[in-house]
Amino acid sequence: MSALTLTNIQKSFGGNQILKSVSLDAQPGEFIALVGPSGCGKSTLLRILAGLESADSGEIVIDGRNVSRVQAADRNVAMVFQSYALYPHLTAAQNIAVPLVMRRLTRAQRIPFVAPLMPGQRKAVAAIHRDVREMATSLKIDHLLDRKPGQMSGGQRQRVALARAMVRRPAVFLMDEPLSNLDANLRVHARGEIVEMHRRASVPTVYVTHDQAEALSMADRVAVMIGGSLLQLAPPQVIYDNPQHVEVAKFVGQPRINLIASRVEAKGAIALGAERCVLLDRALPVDTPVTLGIRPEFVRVLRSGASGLPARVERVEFLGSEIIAYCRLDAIGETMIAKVTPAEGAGLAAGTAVRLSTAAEHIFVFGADGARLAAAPLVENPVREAAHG
Ligand SMILES: Nc1ncnc2c1ncn2[C@@H]1O[C@H](COP(=O)(O)OP(=O)(O)OP(=O)(O)O)[C@@H](O)[C@H]1O
Repeated sequence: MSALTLTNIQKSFGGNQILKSVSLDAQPGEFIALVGPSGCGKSTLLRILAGLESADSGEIVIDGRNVSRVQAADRNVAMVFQSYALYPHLTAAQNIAVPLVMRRLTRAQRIPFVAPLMPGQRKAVAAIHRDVREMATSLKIDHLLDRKPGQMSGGQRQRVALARAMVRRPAVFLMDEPLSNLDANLRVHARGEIVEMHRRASVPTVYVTHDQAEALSMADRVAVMIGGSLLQLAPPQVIYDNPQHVEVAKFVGQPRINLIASRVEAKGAIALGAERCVLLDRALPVDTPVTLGIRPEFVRVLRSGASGLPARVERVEFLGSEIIAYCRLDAIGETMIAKVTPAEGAGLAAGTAVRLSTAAEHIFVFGADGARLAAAPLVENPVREAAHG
C-alpha cells in the first residue's frame, strides 16, 4: 500500500487552472522530489497536501485514510517552509517543542504559572524535553538549543526547522524549497544532511524544488511538473535517460538538451539535417513536424571527414573536466551544444569548422504536442556510422 496517494487533484484560482488533474503516489519511506519551473503549481500542490489549501476536486489518501476533507492539524503531515518560519522570540529548544506542546498539553496545561499545578503537566513537559533533546542529538544541534533564531546561521536555522518538523513523527514530510536561502556551498552540504535525515526517519517525503540538480541527486523518484500537469514521475536516471516529454527533457540536464526541428519523411523516417537517422515505430503523415532531442554529451565534434553535420564553433567554455562547445549548424543556423572531454576539445576555438555527429540511439523524437514518440535507429545510417567510426 502506498503511504500517500493523490488522485486527480484539480485547482483553479479565479478562472486560471493551476493544477490539471495531478496524480502522484509515494511508497513508505520514499523521497519524491517535485520539480518544475517557477509558477507551475508545485507549492499549491504541497499546500493542498498539507491541508492549507483545498482542492477543487480529487482525493488525498495518507496511510490508507482519505484526508481530503480533514483539517490540516489532523492530517499528521509536517511541513518545512523556505523561510523556516521559526518564532524569533523562542530558543531553538522552544521552537522544536512547539508541535509537541500543541499536541500533548491541554489548553490549561499551557497557561503560565497555573500550568505546573495541573495534573500530569510536569510529566508531559519532561517527556517533551526528552524528545526535543533526542531529536537535537540526532540532528547534531544540541549546542544550539539555547540560542534564538537571530543567533544562528541560515544552515543552523534550517536544521532547527527540520527538527521541529520531525519531532512529532509525522506520517508525511513536506518540504518547500528548504535550502533556497542557503549559499551554494552550504546547499550542497545540506542536501546530504537532509537525505541522511530522511533515511533515518524513513518517513515518505515530498520535496519541492526548482533546482534539477537537487532533485536528481536527492530523490528516489522525481515528479516533473510543467504548467500544472505532472509530465513524468520516475527515478532520476529514467527521467534523464528516458524523458517522456520534451519539457521534461528540457528541464533536466546541464547544459540543456539540444532540440532540432525536423519533419516526418516517407515510411516514418526522420532526418537530422540531410541525414536520415531514426525510424518511427508508427506511421505518421509525411511532413508532420517533430523535434529531435540530443543530449550534449552525445554530440561528437569531428574535425575531418565527410560525415556529420557541417557546423562552425561559436564559443567554447572550459570547465576543467569537460569542455562545452556551442556550434552553429551551417544548414539550419541553429546552435548545437557539445559536451566533450578536454582531449576531444583541445584546439577548438570560435570559428573552427567542424562536423557534428551522434549515435542514432541517443536521439529522442518528440511530437508536436511534446510527447515522446517511439523510434528506433535507422540501419545504414551514415550519422551513426560516423559516431562509431
Ligand atoms: N492564492 C492564490 N491566488 C491566486 N493565484 C495564486 C494563488 N496561489 C498561487 N497562485 C498562482 O498559481 C500559480 C502557481 O503558483 P505556485 O506557488 O504553486 O507555483 P510554484 O511552482 O510553487 O512556483 P515557485 O517555484 O515560484 O514557488 C502561480 O501563477 C501563482 O501566481
